[in-house]
Amino acid sequence: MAKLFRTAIMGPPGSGKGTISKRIAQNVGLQYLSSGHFLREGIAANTDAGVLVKGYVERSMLVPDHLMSRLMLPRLEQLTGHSWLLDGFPRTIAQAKALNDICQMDLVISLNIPFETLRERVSDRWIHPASGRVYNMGFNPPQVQGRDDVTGEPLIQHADDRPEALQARLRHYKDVAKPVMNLYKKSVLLSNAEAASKPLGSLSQGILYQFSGTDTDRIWPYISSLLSTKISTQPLDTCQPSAQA
Ligand SMILES: Nc1nc2c(ncn2[C@@H]2O[C@H](COP(=O)(O)OP(=O)(O)OP(=O)(O)O)[C@@H](O)[C@H]2O)c(=O)[nH]1
Ligand SMILES: Nc1ncnc2c1ncn2[C@@H]1O[C@H](COP(=O)(O)OP(=O)(O)O)[C@@H](O)[C@H]1O
Repeated sequence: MAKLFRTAIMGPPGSGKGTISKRIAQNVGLQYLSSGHFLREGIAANTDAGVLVKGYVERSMLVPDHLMSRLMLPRLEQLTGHSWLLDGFPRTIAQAKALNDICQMDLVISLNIPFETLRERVSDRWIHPASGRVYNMGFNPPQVQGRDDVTGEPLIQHADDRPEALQARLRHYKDVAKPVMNLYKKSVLLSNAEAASKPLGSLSQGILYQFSGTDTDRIWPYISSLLSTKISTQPLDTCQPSAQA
């Protein structure tokens, strides 16, 4: 069986997760799963899950952890036999633990982008709501101003992308993401006995790689080279529950 690779990308709103994920999926041939896109698809198709999450997504509130895990984990289990990349999940420590219970992650990428850059990017961000396609008037403009490249439908801007809303989202991201990053961070090696005696939340897995900068095009070559190294040395061939679960 081909070697499988399980990875996730984290970062504040506007940090370029979607943009970089698209490049990873194109270059490495992973299955890309964006939690926001997955939820919006369910809402558009009026599925049972879509009905449950609609109120949260429309108000830009986090979907409760138990519900989020109930939706995402079966989706990931359907992808047994595929390498994948998650964007937007796990977002909280409870979600990371739930994911750990079904699968050992191989790599987590975290984007660390200055606030001023985030502010500039999201104030220039335009979205095609039906597909989630994202444009930026400077970085990747649509072919026709204000129109989606594929459907020609109008693009919109999210109220959430206003500077005041962005600041609040960023604060919230930092609070929620910190424990998740600590879980995945490189850390001192623990002996098996020490690891066994610690609660899961205090264990670090040593798979977090952080990238800082203001330009996706400058960060991308480092991510691409990390992925080539990791994928060629990746020993797993099945999705196993984490040893710490
Ligand atoms: N100017 C500029 N814009 C960029 C760069 N990288 C990405 N963008 C744009 O910045 C915006 C944010 O990028 P996304 O990929 O949507 O970021 P995200 O992290 O997925 O954002 P959320 O969905 O809010 O979590 C989009 O409009 C991108 O086109 C860059 O290097 N320079
Ligand atoms: N892992 C998650 N946990 C809880 N809610 C989530 C998660 N992922 C996505 N959502 C919900 O979907 C919405 C859209 O997510 P996303 O496309 O990642 O954009 P945003 O950057 O605005 O959070 C979020 O505002 C939230 O309501």
